[in-house]
Amino acid sequence: MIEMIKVSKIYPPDVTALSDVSVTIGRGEMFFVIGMSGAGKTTLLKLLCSMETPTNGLIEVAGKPIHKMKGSALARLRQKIGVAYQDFKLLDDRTTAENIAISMEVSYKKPDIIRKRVIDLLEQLNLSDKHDTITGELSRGEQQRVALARAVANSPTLILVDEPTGNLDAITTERVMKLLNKCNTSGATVIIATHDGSIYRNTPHRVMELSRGRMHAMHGGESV
Ligand SMILES: Nc1ncnc2c1ncn2[C@@H]1O[C@H](COP(=O)(O)OP(=O)(O)OP(=O)(O)O)[C@@H](O)[C@H]1O
Repeated sequence: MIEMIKVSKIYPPDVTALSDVSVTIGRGEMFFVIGMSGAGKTTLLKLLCSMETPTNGLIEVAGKPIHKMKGSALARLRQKIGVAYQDFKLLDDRTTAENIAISMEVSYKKPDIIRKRVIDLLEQLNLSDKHDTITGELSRGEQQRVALARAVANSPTLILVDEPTGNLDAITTERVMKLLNKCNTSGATVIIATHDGSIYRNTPHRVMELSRGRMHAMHGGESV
């Protein structure tokens, strides 16, 4: 699903966020990216959805060189990618349900299917009572879950999540991970950038550790 070859990212004028990172992530894999603050985790996710372009190196997503794509071809590829950003990027003046519905509306899903999917996701994330709440009025932990629901709503083949549990208690963290695991067992490739040891310790999945923009280690889960 993903091939990164010797990828570097330097933000102008001279901040090296990623340096020579090479990794292959298989279709249907769940994959963790860990590392200290500033290690380059968010940058890596942004490169994978073409929010940023690499300074050097090659990036393929679903067999396509996403870093070279533009226009409608890029838009089509991005429809297959669901992203939950660290800063959420919600439409603060719209309701929870409206925010979650967006990706499905863009791909012309039927209103009835959208309504049911929104209700189902809100139930899974313990947000049913926030269906009609303006997202600007939600707590950060609630906004974080709305951002996640929006990312997975349209059943994308690639899901990128940045710090999905940063503002959550242990029980809510479990709910979030249950949803992401469900997406993964349904076939989605899921990449999670996180500081939260509770979600990757003892995982059977691969864990890539970044340190100052470089790949520091690749763990097999059990050894973390
Ligand atoms: N738009 C930008 N312009 C300049 N420097 C940036 C920009 N975005 C990130 N950086 C720098 O790149 C480096 C990597 O940042 P990045 O956000 O990828 O790290 P991170 O591992 O996600 O950190 P955190 O865990 O704190 O979110 C940092 O030194 C950061 O200051």
